[in-house]
Amino acid sequence: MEEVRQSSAWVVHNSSHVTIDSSGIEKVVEKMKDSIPKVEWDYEGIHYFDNGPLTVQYLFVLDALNFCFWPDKDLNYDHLAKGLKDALLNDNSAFDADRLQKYTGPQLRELLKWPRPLPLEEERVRLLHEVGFELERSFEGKASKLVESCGKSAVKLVALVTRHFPGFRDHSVYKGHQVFLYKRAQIFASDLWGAFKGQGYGEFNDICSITMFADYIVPAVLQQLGVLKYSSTLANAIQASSEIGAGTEEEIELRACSIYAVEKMRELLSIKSGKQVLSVELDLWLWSVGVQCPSLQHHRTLSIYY
Ligand SMILES: Nc1nc2c(c(CN[C@H]3C=C[C@H](O)[C@@H]3O)cn2[C@@H]2O[C@H](COP(=O)(O)O)[C@@H](O)[C@H]2O)c(=O)[nH]1
Repeated sequence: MEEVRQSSAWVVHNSSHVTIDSSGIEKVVEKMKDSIPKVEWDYEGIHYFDNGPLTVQYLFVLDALNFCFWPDKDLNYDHLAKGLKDALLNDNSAFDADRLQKYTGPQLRELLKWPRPLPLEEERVRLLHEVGFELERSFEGKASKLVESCGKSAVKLVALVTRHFPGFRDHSVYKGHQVFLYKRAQIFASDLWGAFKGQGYGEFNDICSITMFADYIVPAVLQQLGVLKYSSTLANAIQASSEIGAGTEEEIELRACSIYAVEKMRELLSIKSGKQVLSVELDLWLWSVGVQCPSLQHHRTLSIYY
């Protein structure tokens, strides 16, 4: 994920609204270095898992829809993961490529047992259709074929997913530079790695290449830990729950600075603890801290990418 690392670093060095406090990083790392909190994947028990190709299909559909829950204050990621799991347990052909191409908004809502329209529902349906269509056209309808063709490389998987599925091309143009963030494509690789415990469909020789997943929870946790500092205008906008436009400098800086800060935390932690620490492991820990803190104020951007 060199393009994610490099383009995020460029944003950090040209940033106007968000800065990284290296003394904040040092303090967090100092506290964590002797016992890096290990968070088990699916500690909540909400994901479908059968150790086979249907799990891969489930995770791909999950990550195709894994964005923007906040506009409905009662909806969160767990509803999506659990809703899709129950749908599959009820009907194991629910995510076949031909079926994915036919869902309507009300049918998706019904599948997830959600009583009202989902945020960005039309986009969610469009993305489901895109996944079904391209899986059918290029991968015999199976996300497992997509994964098998990557030769145990997470980097190749992210490249292949972003090449074939435009909805996963999470990038932006910042001060004239193209910035790659690839949150959902990377989280798909990480979900496979976590679910299959680094074996079978989850075996990647380069899982260390994956960066953190720039969503709306982890930046807020990093700010609370004193790792990220916001300009007063940005801090006020977040505090007031004002919407921050997709593609604005503020939004890209929040996400890119988070990626860079977690890379710096990982480097320092690896040195201080004498063990290789993965960005994925740090992400899972930071995210679990965030979702357990209901008062956390996060930025609000309408986006299909996270
Ligand atoms: N950085 C990062 N962001 C993550 C996840 C996950 C789920 N990972 C699961 C996979 C295995 C584990 O067991 C985890 O349970 C979701 N998100 C993002 O959070 C937001 C949802 O927030 P709320 O509206 O409060 O539910 C939304 O942008 C969503 O895309 C993660 O791991 N890291």
